Amino acid sequence: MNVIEIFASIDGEGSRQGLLTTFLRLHDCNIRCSYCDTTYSYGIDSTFTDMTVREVADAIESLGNHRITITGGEPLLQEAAVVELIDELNRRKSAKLEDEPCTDIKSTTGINVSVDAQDVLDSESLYDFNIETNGTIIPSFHRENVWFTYDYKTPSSLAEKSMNLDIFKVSREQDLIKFVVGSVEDLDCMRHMINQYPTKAQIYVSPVWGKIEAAAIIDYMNEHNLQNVRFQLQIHKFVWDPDAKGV
Ligand SMILES: Nc1nc2[nH]cc(C(=O)O)c2c(=O)[nH]1
Ligand code: SF4
Ligand SMILES: [Mg+2]
Repeated sequence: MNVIEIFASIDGEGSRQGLLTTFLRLHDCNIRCSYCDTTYSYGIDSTFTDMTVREVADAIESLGNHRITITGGEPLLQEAAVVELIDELNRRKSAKLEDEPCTDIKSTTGINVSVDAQDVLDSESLYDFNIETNGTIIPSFHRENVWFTYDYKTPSSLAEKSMNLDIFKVSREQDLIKFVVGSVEDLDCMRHMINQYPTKAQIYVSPVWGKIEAAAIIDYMNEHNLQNVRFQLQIHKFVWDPDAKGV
């Protein structure tokens, strides 16, 4: 696998915002968004490490989180290896759970579980994989513990023509479609797409960093009564330097 970075952080966006997550950022992207914040993941200046699936699994395992986000770049450019990795990690976790007696805690504690026991539960539970993909590629696999965050690239990205509109059709309740918007034209595009292409996915909207006031997006949501759109800021951009890597 061509790997840019593997790190533990909190997920800065999406449905598990704020929760500890391990990130695997894969090399290369098939589009070039005008506002890309991870240009180091592709192009001739990009440095990546060629790692085996086992080496990547070792690195992820050693960080201890059970929430994993696979991002890029565009991670589905390495789909076969991604599937191999998920299967490898799932196999390792199942083997561990079978070996360890404390799995009983699950069935006996119920909701009033103590903080310590909750930590055990969290570290022992199955992996939960989010694949952050750019909306140009329809994944050709499914696993029970894998869901997808599809970006819809609006006009100011200059990449909208590459969007695969089937993302609206194939996505499920656990999947997200995320509109990153930098202008009113982008918001109009989002409103048009969600009216035109009904989907089961959860719809999120976030500003392109530094391009549009957050309040302008919320005003727009009010004005157009967008009841099923969730506004979100990428919190990692507030916690760390917006250009920092590995966070
Ligand atoms: N903390 C943190 N959360 C993130 N959520 C999605 C990210 C991404 O780069 O895709 C990301 C990231 O790079 N850092
Ligand atoms: S899809 Fe993501 S990584 Fe690729 S150019 Fe757009 S923002 Fe950058
Ligand atoms: Mg991303």
